Amino acid sequence: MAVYTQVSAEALSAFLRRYDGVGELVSAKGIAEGVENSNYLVDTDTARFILTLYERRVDAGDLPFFLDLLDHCAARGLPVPPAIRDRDGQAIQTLEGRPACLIRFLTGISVTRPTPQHAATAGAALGRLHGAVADFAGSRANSLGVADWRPLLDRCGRDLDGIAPGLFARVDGALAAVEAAWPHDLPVSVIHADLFPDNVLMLGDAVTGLIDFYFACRDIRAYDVAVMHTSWAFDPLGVPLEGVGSALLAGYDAAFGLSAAERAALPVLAKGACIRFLLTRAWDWLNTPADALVTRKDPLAYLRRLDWYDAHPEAFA
Ligand SMILES: Nc1ncnc2c1ncn2[C@@H]1O[C@H](COP(=O)(O)OP(=O)(O)O)[C@@H](O)[C@H]1O
Ligand SMILES: N[C@@H](CCOP(=O)(O)O)C(=O)O
Repeated sequence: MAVYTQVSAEALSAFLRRYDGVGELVSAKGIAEGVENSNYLVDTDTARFILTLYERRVDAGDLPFFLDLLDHCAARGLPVPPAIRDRDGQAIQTLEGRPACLIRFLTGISVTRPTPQHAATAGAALGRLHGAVADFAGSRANSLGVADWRPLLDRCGRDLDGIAPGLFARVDGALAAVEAAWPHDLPVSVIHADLFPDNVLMLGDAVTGLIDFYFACRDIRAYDVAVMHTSWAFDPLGVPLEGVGSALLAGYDAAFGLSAAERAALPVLAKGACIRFLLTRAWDWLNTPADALVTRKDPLAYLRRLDWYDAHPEAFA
């Protein structure tokens, strides 16, 4: 359960009164999913909303970039939920001492075990997202890009071996190989950078929501495809799902296009993505406060994926 900041009913009622037409508070429940921010499902007597309070990894200075990106994508017809503006035109508020936004609620559920059909439509949705951001002027450097993984590995240090014996040396070696092979000449664009199944809402095989843009940044475009592959093509434990990875790539390729150079780079980009998520999960595993209402994610599920990509260099052929 990701609720780091408790919101009182009184503070929330007063907060909602800043907006025209959102109605009176009826209920607010902390949302179980997610690990980064505090999220509440808010019902009023007129509608349903998501209330997000931004926590540790979100720099408040980046919020205008994220919210402009949501508006840009929504304006181009993507199922992306914009933040709601108060009667003074402000989307970014302060609640219980945290930066906060009221976000449009989208219907749909996140699949936990994607089928090839789910993956094809989700891959196509990423392709449409990449098409829509082509004329988005905003920019934000990736604060969790390839140059940031070694400092993060060093900060985790030998505590990694408490998660699994030999884990520090394994990541150290894999990271050295990824750094040496990292491509520097592929197309760059704004990317989502975290389009896991839990950030895609679906009804049947249709995508009804793309959410959680709070790692979005400018980086290698095909890295977004690699991040999706690492998160969609395996079950939550890290066991590969038959036909899902290839369907994801086919959906993306049909909607946007994947060049031969991008496809050739996917093995190293996917191993990089494995290291990125292994390290942030490991950091959280070692440092999440005991009283935080959050279900930590398993770093070793990303070690299994890294092992799989090492053993299957043909995966993207
Ligand atoms: N706009 C939205 N519409 C519907 N549900 C949402 C929306 N935004 C977030 N959620 C729900 O809240 C959960 C956590 O949101 P998310 O943005 O992934 O959290 P975090 O920022 O912690 O990663 C999602 O898995 C989803 O269930
Ligand atoms: N997707 C990341 C963590 C951030 O994800 P979210 O669940 O808060 O959207 C991971 O799985 O490690």
